[in-house]
Amino acid sequence: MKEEPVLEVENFSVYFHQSCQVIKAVDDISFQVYPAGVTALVGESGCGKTVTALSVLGLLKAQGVETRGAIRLKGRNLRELTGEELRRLRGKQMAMIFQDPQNALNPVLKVETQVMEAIACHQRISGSGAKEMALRLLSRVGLADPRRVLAKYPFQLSGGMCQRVMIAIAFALSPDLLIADEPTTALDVTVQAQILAELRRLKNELGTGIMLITHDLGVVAEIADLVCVMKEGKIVESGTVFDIFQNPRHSYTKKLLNSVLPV
Ligand SMILES: Nc1ncnc2c1ncn2[C@@H]1O[C@H](COP(=O)(O)OP(=O)(O)OP(=O)(O)O)[C@@H](O)[C@H]1O
Repeated sequence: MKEEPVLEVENFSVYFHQSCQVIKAVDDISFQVYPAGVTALVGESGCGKTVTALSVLGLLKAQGVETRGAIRLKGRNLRELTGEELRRLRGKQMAMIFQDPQNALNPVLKVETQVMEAIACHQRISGSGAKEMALRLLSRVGLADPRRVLAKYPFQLSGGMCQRVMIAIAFALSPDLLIADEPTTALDVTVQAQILAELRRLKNELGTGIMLITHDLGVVAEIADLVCVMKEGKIVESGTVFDIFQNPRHSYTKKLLNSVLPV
């Protein structure tokens, strides 16, 4: 029997109505993310990856925006929920990590305040209990001296350490879905590999499904199971990572692959 998807996006579109034109940012896309699986949305800048991610999170706010189709998280259509219901789901059932971890954290608050706030938002837990949990979360993402990290401001940490803190916050409540938007793009290559290994370990441990947004097919090969290739708002090709790399059918996919694979 086939496993139920954590996330199911079905015939989903986002159109921006402007005074003299309609921008079809996302145009009738469908894909699934499975528990402990990674589905990658790949494509060049402007193809609609971020608009899709923001729509899943219920954070797409713009004038003149029209959306169609369904986004289901564990069977619940997110498009039918109120803003308050969506807010409760974010952090608890779905979380996000971003490209630029140093800027995604609040620069004027110590790591301790930020991790504890994330815990307190969704869990009834006392001060000392929350601190214990914060220390556990930071060690779980491979930060060797969590007490020292908690006492720092983001600018006192490297990009890789900040991304580990973001991952600790994102996985704090074992979400069903993690949206990772270019999670390693801002990091150097050795740190990239460590962060991907950490994501792989955590999603396997906790059963979290990951929707990965990237333009980097190297990252896709490293961690994804399913791949959707996007161009101008549409999914032009999708399949397992093996199919897409071994037997690309669409000319755009071949072009993307040619740009990263040695000839
Ligand atoms: N608020 C908005 N109003 C009008 N058009 C928008 C808005 N937000 C995004 N777009 C357009 O939607 C399209 C998709 O943008 P999106 O940011 O999702 O691309 P992307 O694939 O994430 O690119 P990148 O990799 O550069 O982030 C682009 O043409 C963009 O200009």
